[in-house]
This record gives sequence, C-alpha cells and structure tokens, in this order.
Amino acid sequence: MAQYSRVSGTVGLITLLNPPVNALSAAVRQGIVDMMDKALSDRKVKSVVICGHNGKFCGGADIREFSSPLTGPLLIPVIQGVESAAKPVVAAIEGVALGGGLELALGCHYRIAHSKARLGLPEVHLGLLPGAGGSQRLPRLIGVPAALDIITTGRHVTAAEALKLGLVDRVTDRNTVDEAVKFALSVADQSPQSRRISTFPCPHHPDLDAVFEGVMQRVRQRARGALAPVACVQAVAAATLPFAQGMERERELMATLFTSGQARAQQYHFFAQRAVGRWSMPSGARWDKTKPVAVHKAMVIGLGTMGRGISVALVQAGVSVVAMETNEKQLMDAKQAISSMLERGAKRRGVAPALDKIRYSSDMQPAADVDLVIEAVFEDMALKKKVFQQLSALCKPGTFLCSNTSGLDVDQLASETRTPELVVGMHFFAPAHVMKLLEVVYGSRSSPQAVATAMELGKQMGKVSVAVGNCRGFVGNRMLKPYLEQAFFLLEEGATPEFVDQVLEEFGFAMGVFRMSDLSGLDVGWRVRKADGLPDGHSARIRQGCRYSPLGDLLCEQGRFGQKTGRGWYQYDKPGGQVAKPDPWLQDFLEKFRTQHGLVARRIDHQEVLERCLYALMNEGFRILEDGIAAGPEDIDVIYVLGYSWPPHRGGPMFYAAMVGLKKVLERLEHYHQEHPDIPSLKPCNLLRKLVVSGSPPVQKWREFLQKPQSQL
Ligand SMILES: CCCCCCCC/C=C\C=C\CC(=O)SCCNC(=O)CCNC(=O)[C@H](O)C(C)(C)COP(=O)(O)OP(=O)(O)OC[C@H]1O[C@@H](n2cnc3c(N)ncnc32)[C@H](O)[C@@H]1OP(=O)(O)O
Repeated sequence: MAQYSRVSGTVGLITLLNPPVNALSAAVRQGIVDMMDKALSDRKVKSVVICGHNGKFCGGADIREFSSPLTGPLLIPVIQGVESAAKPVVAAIEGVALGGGLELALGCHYRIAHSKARLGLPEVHLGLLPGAGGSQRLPRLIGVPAALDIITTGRHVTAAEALKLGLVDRVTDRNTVDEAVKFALSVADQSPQSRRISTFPCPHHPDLDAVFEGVMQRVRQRARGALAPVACVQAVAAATLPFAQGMERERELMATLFTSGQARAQQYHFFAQRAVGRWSMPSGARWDKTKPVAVHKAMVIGLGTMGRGISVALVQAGVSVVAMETNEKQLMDAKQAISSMLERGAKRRGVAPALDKIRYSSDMQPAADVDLVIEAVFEDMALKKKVFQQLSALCKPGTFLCSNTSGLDVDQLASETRTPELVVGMHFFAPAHVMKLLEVVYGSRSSPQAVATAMELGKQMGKVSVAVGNCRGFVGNRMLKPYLEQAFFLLEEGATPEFVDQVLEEFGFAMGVFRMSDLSGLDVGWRVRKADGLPDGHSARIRQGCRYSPLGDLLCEQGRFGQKTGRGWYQYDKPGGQVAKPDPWLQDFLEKFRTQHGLVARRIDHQEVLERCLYALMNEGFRILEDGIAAGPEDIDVIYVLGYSWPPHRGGPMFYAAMVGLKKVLERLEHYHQEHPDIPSLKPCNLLRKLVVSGSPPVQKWREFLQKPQSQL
C-alpha cells in the first residue's frame, strides 16, 4: 500500500509501504494511483514527493507476484499517470531504486538521491527486461551507451555515478525526504511539461549502429544462451523510435520473456540464494536459533592462490588478518600479490585500500590471538592434520578452526583438536576474493554456533554461504565426480574432448568439462586418486567391480597437467597459454587406448553427451538430498550456479531436472544404466523414483519428501 500526508503546507508526500523493500505489489500500485489522485485533487497541494518507507525507496516489482495472474493496476499506466501529472513530482531515493522502482523514479519529474543510495535495472538477472518503460526512458535521459551498460549488466549504480550520468538531479547526505520536500517547494510553480522523459528525443550519437552491434556481440558472447540480455539490447534499440512505438516493442519483448522457462529459472535462483541463508542441520539446529560470534581478527594459513584470495576477501570485509606462510619466497610473492589485489579492489570501489588491516607472519604464533583461523595449505590430509594439531595447542579457547579443504573429511581434522565443536570447513572457490560461493561444511561434532559464525562471516565477505554436510567432495565436488566420469567414458567410446565441450558450452556452461579440467590442473585430481591407492601405470578399466576410466591418470603420467604445462586434453602454444587447440597427439592416444582395450569407436550424438553428463550429475544431487548432505534442492542449485558456472537461466541442476521432467530423467537414467550396468552413478537413486511415483512435484515441494532431520538437541 501507500500512505499519504500533506507536509510543509503544499507538498503531497506519498510513502510506498511494503516491507522489507517496498516492492510494487498490486496493493502498492493501487496505493500510488489513489494517493496521486488525492494529491492532484487537493488544491492546496502544489507539488508531490514519492518516497519509500523505512529508508528504502523501492526494490522493484514484487517478484513473488510473477508466478500467478497479475491483479491490480499495471505498472506501466501507473507510471504514466505519475509522469503526466500536472503538478511536479519528485522522487526521494533512499536505499535502493531498482527495477520497477527506478522505472517509477524515471516517471517522476525530478530525482533526489541519498549519497548511499543504489540505483539499477537488474531485471536481466531475473530473465526479464525493464518492462515498465525503463528501456525507453533511461536511454532518453542518459544516452544509449550508458543505458545499454546499465540495462544489460543489471549492475547497481552509486548515487555519485548516477549524478554524473544525469540519472539523478541532486545527491544529498542529509535526510533525503526533507531535501526532496524543500526541492518540491522550490519547483512548485514550474510546469512539469519539459521534465517528462517520454517526450525527450533519444540523444544523438554519431554511430549508434556500431554501438548496438558491438554491445550485441559482447552480450551474445556472455549470455551463454540466455534470452534476456539480447532482448534488453533489442528493447533499447527501440528507444530511437517514437516513444509509443518503443513502448510497444518493449511490451512485445517483455511478453516473450515473462512467460519463458528462463525467467522462471532465474527468479527461482533469486529466491534460492536467499533461502540458503535459512540453514538447518540434521541435529535440528537452525539459522534463527543460533547466534554467530563476531569475528574481528582472523588468521589465514598458507598463502597459495586460495590463501591470498581468502585474505583479500577478509580484509575487504573489515576483518583484521594475519596471513601466514612458512615458505619465505612464497611469503614475499604473496605480500606483493595481496597488496596489489587490495589496491585494485579499493580503486574499483572508490575507497582507500585497507593495507593496514593485514600483517604477515612466517610462523603460527599469532594464532594465539585471533578469533578464527582459516587453513588453506596444500590439499593433503597429513599436512592439514599437523596444522590442526598445532592450532589446537596454540589458540585461545573459543577460536574457530576452519579448513578450506575442497573435499577432505572435516571430522578427521576436528579429531586432531581439543575443540572439535569449533571446527568447520569453509570451502572457497577460486579466485576466493571474487567468487560468490562459500560451502560451509559441518562435521558430526561441529557446533551450531561454529556453523552460524562461518555462515555470517561468509555473508560479511559478500558471499552466498551454503551449509552442507561432511562427505567426500561435499556437495559441489561430489557431484562433479560422476559428471567428469561420464565425460571420460564418452571419450573411450568414441567422442572427442572438443565435441563434449562444445555440447556442454552450448548448454550454457562457461567452459566444457575438458577445458575446465585443463584450467584447474589435471594433477590435482590425480594426486587425490593416488592418495586413495591408485597404482601407478595401471590402466585397468574395471576397479572394484565398477567401470573406471584411467584416461586422466595416463595423461598425467605423460606430464600433461593442462594449461600450466601447455598440454592436457588440448594443446596450448606455451605452458600457461590460454587458447585451447585440438591436439592430434590426443587423437592418436585415444585411438591406441581403444585398440589396446578392444573398444570400437562409435558415433556419439549431442543428446547422449548432454544426458549422460548432466543426468549422472543430477542423480548424484538426488543422492546428496537423500543422504541429508544438502538440506534442500535450492542449496545444490545455488552451489552449482555460483560455484560451477551452471547457467543461471537453467536454474541449477535440480531445477533443471524438474524442468526436463523427473519421469524423463528417470527413464533416460534407466536406459543408460541398462546399457552400462557397471557404472553405478547411472543407477537412478531412490529419491528420484519416489518423486516420480508421487507425481513429480515441483522442486519447491521436494523438501516434503526428504527425511526430517533428527533432533539431537
Ligand atoms: C504477458 C506479459 C506481461 C508483462 C507485464 C509485466 C509487467 C511488469 C512490469 C514491470 C516489471 C518490472 C520488473 C521488476 O521490477 S523485477 C524486480 C527488479 N528488482 C530486483 O531485481 C531487486 C531484487 N532485490 C534485491 O536485489 C535485493 O533484495 C535488495 C533490494 C538489494 C535488498 O537486498 P538485501 O537488503 O540484502 O535483502 P534481501 O535480498 O535479503 O531481501 C529481503 C527480502 O525481500 C525480498 N525481496 C527483495 N526484493 C524483492 C522483490 N522485488 N520482490 C519480492 N520480494 C523481494 C527477498 O526475497 C527477501 O525475502 P526472503 O528472504 O523472504 O526471500
């Protein structure tokens, strides 16, 4: 709804009221219509201010309403009503003006923003475009190039940038509503005619065609098959037409997106990111019943790539850091790298680099005086155990001990300490100061407070933290195993790395499985497999009764570790080179391998690659839910979209399974398992069967079919 009052004698003040972000629900839209009528018909009122309740202008259309038939007045005529008002209307923008919220502000005749406000049109992240005139008014106000940037990236613009762009008329550090009221008084006698953006011509640009062409090319490259970014460019292109025609084009494009599966997937992802914050543990412990401990001082142990990124993320979150590394050369390099990352980050955010928040150490002693430690040494259990033993002896009581392991047993690490309840995994993703995902891994003895503290610290670092149980590979890497395995089997059966990657990249992954393996280094997994007892030089295709592909091991034995050695599944022009080229050596190697094992290469099609790789991965996701390692499908989906480049417009693997149809997924898994009975990851899991028998409920209902956590409190 919206509230109305008359202030300073002649200003009608309309306050949008729909906590927490004053989203434009049907009631709010109706409220705006009614309160505008009131203000316009009150003869004492000479000008109007629109603001939002509780320091937030407006977070946009109410996304929850998109899944049911729209009711109430539509936003487009509501905004037209504001713009065509005969009295000047001023938007007082505090907090956020996003999506429909900014479109409403663009319908006002003046915009005053608080210096801390953020503005943007993030619809592209919801699979939409700014469909309430935003794609037509923004370019008219700030020009096509700047509008294209804001609309296609969906990024938030600071008040300072908004002022520079001409998006707002004034920025204030004072009470924004008071300033807007004063401003409204000052323009009360002026006609709003010349301030109606819909009447502006689109600003002249010497070579608009080239601008659109360039942006379209970039957008298509980045979109990975998403429709919305392309439609955003098309809508802005229509801003060069008369306003009414442009609005018609915006409406047509929006209608296509609005009902698309992609929009549903991206809106699901929006709410899933928020749902994972409401974590629970099998013990019954929950986010709303557990208070995190504030972390002021932390230590990072091991300054390789991960340790450096984690240190930067902590400092940027305002935490004082002791960064520790025993290798002198590595320590020197890390100091330089961390300083320059902090400087670059500060420049981007327009603040001073917090170099004084970090100090370096070559020994563990400072661990005695910190609130939390994150161990980021080499992925080796014996080494990590030693670190945890030392920490346990050194740290003051209550210090949380975290490991950045990407899949080792957190319980084993905890058992090396006197305080296993304070031990959790904090699995960051590289580069750790950039990637948004954090897996917080609770062991069997981790206390709810340790989980809450790690989750909160993740949030403070700007991450989306997902609490997961302790098992080999946790959620993300556990699901990766059957996916990689299928890719290897497909090569054995006749596919090429280029073809498998092409199919997966067309699906929307940023990189196919082989390019990704080359980038992360083939030796990483090889070392883990060897630690698990992989005999050197052994190329058997059956291990413990199950099919096994030794292809990755054989490549590593040849010193082909991927990009860093210039050879892997592809060849590169030099070690560290980035351009992957098909390698005739590999073709030859695969042919010899097949001959040696009596395999006849067959033609493998697009569908088989996609189904075997993805359905095996999804099947593991169902197992993870069944095992209680993830609390719900949203947790898995958020992990995959934010950590493993699963395309957001496909929602995540569990959402995608529901979109494909669980019955179909089950049938195809059954088919492939029949063809390959020695591949257990293709055997459909019980939860999938149970869901199909129950009529394939939508993903949001799956939690009802999961075993309830047993309370141990
Ligand atoms: C057939 C063709 C018909 C076509 C007709 C269509 C006509 C449509 C016309 C116009 C359409 C306009 C499109 C839009 O405006 S889409 C919305 C654009 N806005 C956004 O994308 C902003 C989304 N929100 C955020 O980015 C953040 O929430 C933010 C506002 C920055 C606040 O962040 P923070 O303080 O961190 O808080 P949370 O993110 O945790 O949010 C708090 C709770 O509020 C819920 N929320 C937020 N925004 C919305 C929203 N726009 N609608 C509904 N709910 C929203 C959020 O989910 C949190 O609640 P919960 O934890 O319960 O999930």
